[in-house]
Amino acid sequence: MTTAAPPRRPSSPQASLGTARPQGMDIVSSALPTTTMETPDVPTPATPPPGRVLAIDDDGRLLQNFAMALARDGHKVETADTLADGLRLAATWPFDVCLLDHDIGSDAGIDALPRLAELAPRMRVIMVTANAQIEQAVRALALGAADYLVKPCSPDQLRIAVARQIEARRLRDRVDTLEREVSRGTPELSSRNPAMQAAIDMALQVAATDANLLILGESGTGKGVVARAVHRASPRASAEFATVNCPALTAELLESELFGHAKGSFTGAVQNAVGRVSHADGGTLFMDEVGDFPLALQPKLLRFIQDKEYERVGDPATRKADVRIVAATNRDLDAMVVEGTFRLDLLYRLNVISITLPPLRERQEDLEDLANGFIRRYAADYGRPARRLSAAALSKLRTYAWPGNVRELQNMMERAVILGRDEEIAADLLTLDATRRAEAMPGALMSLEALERMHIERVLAQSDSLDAAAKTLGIDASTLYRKRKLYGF
Ligand SMILES: Nc1ncnc2c1ncn2[C@@H]1O[C@H](COP(=O)(O)OP(=O)(O)OP(=O)(O)O)[C@@H](O)[C@H]1O
Repeated sequence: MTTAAPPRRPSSPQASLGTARPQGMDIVSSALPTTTMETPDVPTPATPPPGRVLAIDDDGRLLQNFAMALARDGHKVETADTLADGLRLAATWPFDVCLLDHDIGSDAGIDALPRLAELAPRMRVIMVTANAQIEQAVRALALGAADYLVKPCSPDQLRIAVARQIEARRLRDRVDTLEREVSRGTPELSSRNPAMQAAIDMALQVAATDANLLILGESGTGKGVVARAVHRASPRASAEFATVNCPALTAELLESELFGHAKGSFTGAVQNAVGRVSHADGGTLFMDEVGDFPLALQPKLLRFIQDKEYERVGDPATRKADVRIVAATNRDLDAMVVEGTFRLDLLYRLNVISITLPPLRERQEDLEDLANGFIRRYAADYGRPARRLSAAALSKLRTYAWPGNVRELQNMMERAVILGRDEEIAADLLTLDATRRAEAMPGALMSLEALERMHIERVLAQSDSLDAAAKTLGIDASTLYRKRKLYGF
């Protein structure tokens, strides 16, 4: 809990913020502990990270003073002089901290704590009061307030209290992100394939910078996984990773999804909405399938990338957001530029650095690790006995061209784990689309083993007997028998 020091006659708003301390205040305030109760181990950062602050108070002058003091640390402050306005703002903007007055006109700020927690569960509320009572402080903390500030307080006290809560919020977000990643089993990003490993290395090297990154590759090769890894490895990791799925939306909805909209700006816009760029402020915006980004909207995206400025749909106010863009596509953007469906200047901005992820059929070295990783994950999820692929199952996977890449392998392993009854996944649990055999793919690269398997299968299919097949293959029947067992047919 942070309490204001007894005032030494405030001479200006900078010396002390808020109304004069009521009589008897010193006794109450000295009875209050002077450390933050809820987050005693949150340090006050030397340079407070800038955040978004909502101040709700019916005293307009005090709100101005709060905004001025907090602007010095780069915070973005929105103010509301009624509780209703404050609740509306809390519902539309992602605030880090709320300074909530105890008495806002005829409304009691403390009674709004549950509603604020509902509207903005991650926002940290500092109760501000001119009338500190220990019981009130305890009640506010019990209702979810993170701290308690007594007015008048000095600008420094306010700034420290806010900085501590922003730091606490960042730490909470970071813990949540890590927990989500652990529970989802975030993929280990490494590869036995030199081209894939080179792409990963370059992506992680770029992560430390703010350079925009373009990830190219077929669908399902892991572009989203790499984009997340770049965010996690970047100095922006504690802020949000927001995704915009470009093909999923019409141009109008995409603009609103990206930049937000004002209430009433189009049919269905029943309230203000913040866009992904605002959510990703300080973090990373992942633009999936950017090749499908509508031409008409491209100038707005270009301006945002260049100037970091944007407007919400139906609201002329210019806003800023500090966002690092990672874009991905499986389309040929150069060809689209020639066709006139993608702007060259936008392409230049997006692919400051670009990497290409090879398709799974060209990184057969990773099949076994990836498949066994999925088997372990799904076996744990579903409580099944499967632990690994059998040798025959692995050989079978190697004959396949994987048009759906890692996503297809993942789905196939999920099914096999659910159906499997043993620790090893048998080859017959894997149903491959015969037309998608690697041999059917012109120019497909594959291992010698996969080639051998396919060749033996083909010869067997065209022979009347095992002996005849062995003869055609130039091996004896017992060798053919062993190979059939190995390959699972
Ligand atoms: N290296 C990896 N380890 C584990 N899982 C992976 C890996 N790469 C991709 N995956 C999984 O494969 C699936 C597809 O990955 P992702 O969505 O990143 O591919 P994409 O290239 O972005 O696909 P699309 O272009 O269709 O959006 C996801 O479920 C992802 O978790």
